[in-house]
Amino acid sequence: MKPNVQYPYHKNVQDLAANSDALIPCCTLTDETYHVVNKDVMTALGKDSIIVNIGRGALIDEKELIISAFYLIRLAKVKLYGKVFSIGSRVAKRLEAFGCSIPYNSRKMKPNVQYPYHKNVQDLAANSDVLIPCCTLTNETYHVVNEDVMTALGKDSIIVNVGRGALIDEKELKWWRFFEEKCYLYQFYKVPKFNEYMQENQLYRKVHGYLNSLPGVEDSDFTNLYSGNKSTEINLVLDSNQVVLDDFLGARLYWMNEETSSKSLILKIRKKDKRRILVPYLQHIHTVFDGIEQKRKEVRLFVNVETELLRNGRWRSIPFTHPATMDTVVMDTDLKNKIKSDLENFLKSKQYYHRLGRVWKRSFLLYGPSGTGKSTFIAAIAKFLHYDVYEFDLNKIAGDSDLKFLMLQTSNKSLIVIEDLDRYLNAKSTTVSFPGISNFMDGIFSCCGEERVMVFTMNSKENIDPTIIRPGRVDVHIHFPLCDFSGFKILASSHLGLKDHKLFPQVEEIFQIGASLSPAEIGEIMISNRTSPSRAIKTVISALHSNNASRVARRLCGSGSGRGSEELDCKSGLFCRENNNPMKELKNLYGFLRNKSSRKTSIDFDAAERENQNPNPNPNPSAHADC
Ligand SMILES: Nc1ncnc2c1ncn2[C@@H]1O[C@H](COP(=O)(O)OP(=O)(O)OP(=O)(O)O)[C@@H](O)[C@H]1O
Repeated sequence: MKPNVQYPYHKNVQDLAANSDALIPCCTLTDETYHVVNKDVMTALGKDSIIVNIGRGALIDEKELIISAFYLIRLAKVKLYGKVFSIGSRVAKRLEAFGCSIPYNSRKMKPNVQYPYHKNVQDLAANSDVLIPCCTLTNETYHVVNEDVMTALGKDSIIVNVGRGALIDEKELKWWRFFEEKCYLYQFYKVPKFNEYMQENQLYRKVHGYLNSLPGVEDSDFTNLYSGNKSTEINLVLDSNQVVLDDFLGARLYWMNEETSSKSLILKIRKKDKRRILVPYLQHIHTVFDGIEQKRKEVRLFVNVETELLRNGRWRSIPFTHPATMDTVVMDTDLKNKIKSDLENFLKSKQYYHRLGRVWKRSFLLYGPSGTGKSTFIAAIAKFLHYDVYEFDLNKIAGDSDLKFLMLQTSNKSLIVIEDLDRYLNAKSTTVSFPGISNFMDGIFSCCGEERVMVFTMNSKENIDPTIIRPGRVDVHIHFPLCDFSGFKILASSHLGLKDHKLFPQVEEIFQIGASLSPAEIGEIMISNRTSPSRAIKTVISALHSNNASRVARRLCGSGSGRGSEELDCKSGLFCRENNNPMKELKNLYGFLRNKSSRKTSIDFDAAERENQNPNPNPNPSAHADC
């Protein structure tokens, strides 16, 4: 180590190479330095690096260089031997191989040189990124690279002086600054694990989590594997002194895991990039880490309790372990994908909502008969977003202000759920008023947190005041229908492992004459008969027949007895709307008349506005997904 040299010292060439982009061997050739740039050094130097050898050729193990050609190490070899006048053309010849354009300056323009000629060095410098003085030292060339030339060359340029030192005006203060800037290319930042009081540095935790998620860790030759919080989770963790590369906004960043007496992460960043990217890069690390944490954290289900338990807070929570996911919910695939991308867009839209002056929230209405999967879908959304679920039990809420109070106690990034809202709104006496609920949905209190998804469920939206589901209060309407033949096939595939069966045409026929059951009912039959798929399908067929028979019988008698969900369906008009002709129903019963199923999936993004006949459509129209 040289005591009066300020530059960072590396005890061996390999270590030096690992911390450099360009390696310039400037040593004499001895037994010790023969092939000093060997395979290990080239590997440490890595891809896209440069070796500028201004010493003897044998400093480099050229055989290895050929073997390492796949590393794309670029070699610009400048040999200081032979007649001095040949140096410039030798350098040019090699640079040409790299596709560089090579302007030059000389006392006179050389007639057999093709490169662009500049009549003075300043002009040449102004048109170059790299200046390579290759001239002999004379009175004329003494300090030829002076302050004016450096200024013309500009900030982010490089000088590779293969001539005598005095070609450059080293006394110039500006030059020294410039020299330092150019030769000491990198800035280093240390992120220690502990601060001076031995408290954990939160930035270290975040950077560590971020780095371990980078594909570079996975791709590297060596890394550690640790089990995670969940039994199946495996985490990749950086090894000591492992270097990981990252790219951000066009800049290359190097991270090293330094495990000396105290652990630290070292960031190496080009000086020229540091001002442009350091702050946004650290913000990017925060955002990515928060996303990782959000996915890792346990999702919890919160339920509100009676007012008397106020001292302990009004929300009680348990881990939310519902097994439903977007994959297990039986739903039209296009509609499901549409909802997934709607949710994904929502997550990315913070700036967009803020720019519009809107609260960053999205509201969904799930409506349809009982047992069609509304609650299951809520669980799937929570899993998909990794959001906690706050289920508001309106019957345990004392009044409008109590509802606001509970809302204030919910956290960001959560799913706010009210189930069976229609039933509550249609009840004779309620503690929370209609305006109280409307304000909850889009009033000033709904903006007390951010990144919220609100979900309301109803069996039917027929008998409720349309203002409660107007755009803004509800952005997306999703209809959950009773099962049709395509839904049946999905259930048969997931519950019985059947893609096709000889009884399928019979099932399709009975669906076509209007019989239907909820996915819950069909799923239950399949689960109980899962050991015999044929028996399961036969049981579904007879259940559909009896459903159809009782449906027609009820219509013929005008009575309302039957299954609970059918009563709700009738009440909401889902079937009553179709026809009231008893003869026709009889024909349906015996399969004489085969209607096409009316429960086909449809997605209508404008229907919310049409339905609500909003004279001033919202500037960000709500989605309406009816299936
Ligand atoms: N579309 C579906 N996809 C997957 N499973 C379903 C679906 N519909 C119903 N199920 C199954 O049926 C059962 C009842 O479903 P769920 O409680 O989600 O229905 P719901 O529409 O919320 O009913 P309710 O209106 O009575 O609350 C669940 O166990 C669920 O697994």
